[in-house]
Amino acid sequence: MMTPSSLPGRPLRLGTRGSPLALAQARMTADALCARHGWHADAIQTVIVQTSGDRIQDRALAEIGGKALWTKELDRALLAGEIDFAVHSMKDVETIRPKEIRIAAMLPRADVRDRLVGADSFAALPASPVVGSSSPRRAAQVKRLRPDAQVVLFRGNVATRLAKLAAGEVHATLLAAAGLDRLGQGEVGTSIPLDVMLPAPSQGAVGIEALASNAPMLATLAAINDPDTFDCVMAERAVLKGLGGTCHSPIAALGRLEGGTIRLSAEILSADGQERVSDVRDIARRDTEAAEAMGRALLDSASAELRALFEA
Ligand SMILES: NCc1[nH]cc(CCC(=O)O)c1CC(=O)O
Repeated sequence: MMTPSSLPGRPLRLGTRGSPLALAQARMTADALCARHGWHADAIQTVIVQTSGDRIQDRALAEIGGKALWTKELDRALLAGEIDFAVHSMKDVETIRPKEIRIAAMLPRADVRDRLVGADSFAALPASPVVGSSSPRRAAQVKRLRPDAQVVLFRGNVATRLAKLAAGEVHATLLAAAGLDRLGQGEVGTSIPLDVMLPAPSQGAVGIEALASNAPMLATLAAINDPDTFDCVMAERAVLKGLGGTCHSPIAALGRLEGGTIRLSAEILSADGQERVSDVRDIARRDTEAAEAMGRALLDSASAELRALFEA
């Protein structure tokens, strides 16, 4: 086994959730590190950590609130020195992180779109369609596109949701294209154009965190960072921070590199989708101040009713 002399002379412990998607992302991360550093596969050991989000299956996550449901236990394991780094779907990582923890790297982003599963388009759904989703963003966007739709709570991992759809519990559901692709389910559903449905901030991005105090680990991880993904995702997260939102708020944001700058699109919606405030701004890479200001400006243009959704 070959690791830099500044790293421990034992396998590095990669912390991950145990869902099939989390494990696929952990594998991608381990493969990227081994390829980049010329390590044998046994240089990295996978440590599965169950999170509150994995345990609680019967309630809308929005109802439980923004309590770092997908990261808290992995954060604890990092802080306790039980793992050397953690792999997350960036979408599930809160904007405000413990000061001891750093986002060290992001893998190249996958397809950022949402996929509609069960129909080829929103127009193709029957009258008064029942759509399964537990995401406030997707629920509001669906109702904006199809005011006759009823959105019902839909949780569980990708396989569970697809099984519920197949059993006829709903007419359609929405899933991140990235998750489906990484699970080898690239043929499932139809990707929704970005001008029809803007994705969640950080959708499709895998991030790797380590302790701020562990410089050798941070450098080892930074070697596989994709800077384009990193800068766009950090800009989207800054919008979210500016809004005071969490992954439980009806917020969509996407940064795309246009030449040297980030074209940042963002929107917030009322729960019924009737009110929508959106903006597009070109901001410089790493100018998180400008991205946060964009989030604040969205709130300033919203009705008092919509603003209240972000003041919880
Ligand atoms: N909390 C659910 C979650 N977190 C990350 C993904 C998919 C992968 C991604 O968006 O990067 C999903 C499932 C989904 O939205 O379909």
